[in-house]
Amino acid sequence: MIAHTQTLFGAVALVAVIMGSCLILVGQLRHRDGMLTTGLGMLSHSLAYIGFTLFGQVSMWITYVLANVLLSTALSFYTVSLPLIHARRPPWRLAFAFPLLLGVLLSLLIDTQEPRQLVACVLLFTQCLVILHLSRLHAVAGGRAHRVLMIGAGISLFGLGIRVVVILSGAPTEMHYDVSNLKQTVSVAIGAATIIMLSFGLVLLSRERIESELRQTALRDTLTGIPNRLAILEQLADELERARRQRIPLSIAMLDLDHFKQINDSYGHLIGDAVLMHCADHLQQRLRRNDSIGRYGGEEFLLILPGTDASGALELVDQLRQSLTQHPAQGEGHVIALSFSAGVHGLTPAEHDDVTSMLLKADKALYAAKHAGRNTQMLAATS
Ligand SMILES: Nc1nc2c(ncn2[C@@H]2O[C@H](COP(=O)(O)OP(=O)(O)OP(=O)(O)O)[C@@H](O)[C@H]2O)c(=O)[nH]1
Repeated sequence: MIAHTQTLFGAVALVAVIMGSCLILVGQLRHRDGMLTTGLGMLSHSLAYIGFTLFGQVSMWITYVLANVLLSTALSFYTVSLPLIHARRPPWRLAFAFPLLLGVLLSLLIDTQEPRQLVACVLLFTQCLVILHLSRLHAVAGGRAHRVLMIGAGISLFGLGIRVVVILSGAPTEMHYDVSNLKQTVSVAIGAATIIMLSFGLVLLSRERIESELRQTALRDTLTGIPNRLAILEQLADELERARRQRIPLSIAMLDLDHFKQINDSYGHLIGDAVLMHCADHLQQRLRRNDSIGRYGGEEFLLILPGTDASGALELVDQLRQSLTQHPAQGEGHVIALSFSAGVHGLTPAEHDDVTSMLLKADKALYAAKHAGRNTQMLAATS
């Protein structure tokens, strides 16, 4: 189907202006999510297309040099949006060197045909390669944002690549934007697909980042920074499944600080909080890489020790307990002695073992440790 070229350019420009303005409005509220720069990219893209629609009516400098510089500026904005979405420092200078260089070269080559077209295509092609590279760096491989960005940059690379080949082959290359034919329709369609895919990909990337941040927040204990109850239980379910599959031992330990209420009562809740942070930090630093710790409740921590049997877990918890007693917490000039009681449960999981039964056993053993006078660890009964 052959469409009227200037109407097509106008329609794409209008859609890009509307979408770009919406993104700029959204982006103003959260400057660091890359939406402001994505919106500015879309506005530059639409201004470039308005420049193309004026072909034949105003000077070549506006319809060719300025329009292509605006196109390149749009790609620069998309380029900086990628790291911005991840709150990383964008390559501002590199990104905006392209439109600057393009402006200078096209102004010098304005009276030529193939050289100026070749310069425009090669520089825009390189910018798309940079976008492709940054998309691979910043978007999760296989994710929706990654796929859409790859397609967007790929379509553009394909269109520009064909133009470079045509120019180098010596075939007639002049694009008359005031003429409607299949070549023009395909060319505008490629441009429209690039705008839509790149901007949509950047919006998706921003959404993926927010979702991942929310998930991280939902799974972290705000006070200590270690995994919270939900996260550590999810992890226990995964480790249980893995141990069952691989027929390897798995141990857990439930740790409860002794007489923590007294610490709060004597020194206040703020120091109590600092003590909890100290414990979480101290224990986490002494665990092996495969082991995990999470805050199970107020002053209770849950350890997951994959590949460790019950006796190994008991020994490890004993070492941790001794280490914590040797490293008291400090707060407002006070040295606060600490100890914990622990219930340890280890098994090589069978079909009927589940998270709840494991927690119940560890909890019973913890109760026994408290009953035995605290500052000790007890192994859960095996039955
Ligand atoms: N500062 C602070 N205190 C907390 C937090 N979560 C729970 N607590 C306090 O931890 C104390 C736990 O007290 P208890 O359950 O009586 O236990 P305990 O004093 O440690 O005594 P035993 O466990 O029997 O040795 C309560 O006073 C809670 O208010 C927290 O996030 N910060």
